[in-house]
Amino acid sequence: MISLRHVSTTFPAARGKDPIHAVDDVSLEIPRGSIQGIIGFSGAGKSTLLRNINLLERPTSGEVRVGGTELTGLGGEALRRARHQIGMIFQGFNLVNNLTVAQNVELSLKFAGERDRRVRRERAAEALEIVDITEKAKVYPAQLSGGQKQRVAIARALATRPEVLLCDEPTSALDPFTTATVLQYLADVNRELGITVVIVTHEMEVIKALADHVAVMESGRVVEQFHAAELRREGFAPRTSIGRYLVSDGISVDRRGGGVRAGSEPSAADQGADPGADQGADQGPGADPPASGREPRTASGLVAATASSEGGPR
Ligand SMILES: Nc1ncnc2c1ncn2[C@@H]1O[C@H](COP(=O)(O)OP(=O)(O)OP(=O)(O)O)[C@@H](O)[C@H]1O
Repeated sequence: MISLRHVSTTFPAARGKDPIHAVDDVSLEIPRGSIQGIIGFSGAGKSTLLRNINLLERPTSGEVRVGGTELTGLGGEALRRARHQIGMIFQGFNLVNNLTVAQNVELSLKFAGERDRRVRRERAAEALEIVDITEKAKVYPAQLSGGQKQRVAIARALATRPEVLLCDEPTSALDPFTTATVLQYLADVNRELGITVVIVTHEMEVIKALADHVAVMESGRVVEQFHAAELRREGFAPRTSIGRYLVSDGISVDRRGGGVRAGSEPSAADQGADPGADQGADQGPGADPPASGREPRTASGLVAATASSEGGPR
């Protein structure tokens, strides 16, 4: 459905510096209707790769196909039209503050070339209903919580009835409870509308909760790929430190002074380093569940555990 072939994006050199190979010869196939997670350290090229998919950042070389259309072969009006099949949401929500919620959603339809105001209103109302935020249609973004803003952003992205939803750190600005709610909506949108979701995040829990497939990026390259189901298979041993973190039990700090352990956030020195013997997947998916009374760590656990102030997913 989404096919990236030998995609590279190089940013020109600043004075006296080398060019930045933000994305370096990435080939990736993302099946229709799946949820693809892209994870990696800061600066690995995740956002650039995501923006390569809708050509918000046109690759320097390589081919991007979405639903059979080669976007990299298009320009002007043809590219604008093809982009309507791709919605996008961002960490900062990117809502227009002096427009109401409904007007924000209608605006995306206007940009998509929908001239009939009545149709814009109907489609906006439909999109707001999908994320259960119809009652906020007439309020301004400043009157919304972060989670509500992101739900409006999802509605705005869905209004043009896209086949693909690109998510750039969609929950990084949200607390864990609100994160769980937003992830549940993304899961619903994927399952009920069949929308292919590509999500860039540095939040491991988001990947674990939502993704079908995982791609790990380092220095502009996809260095490891696996099915998310592998994360639950005993003995699964990813090669990268991020992969190993995913199968670990999360952050683990030795307060007795024993140093960094497998589940801990890798230090900068770990980035791209070969697996060390002390960083094996020794805390696999069979690790002990949280003791009773502790907060659940997965998004779905959080959904179950909390009656969110956001009103919660359907
Ligand atoms: N418009 C740009 N001009 C120049 N360099 C850029 C531009 N956009 C990104 N870069 C550089 O490209 C590299 C990859 O950036 P990118 O934002 O894709 O990484 P990332 O993995 O998403 O990082 P983060 O998790 O911090 O957002 C970085 O070195 C960044 O500084």
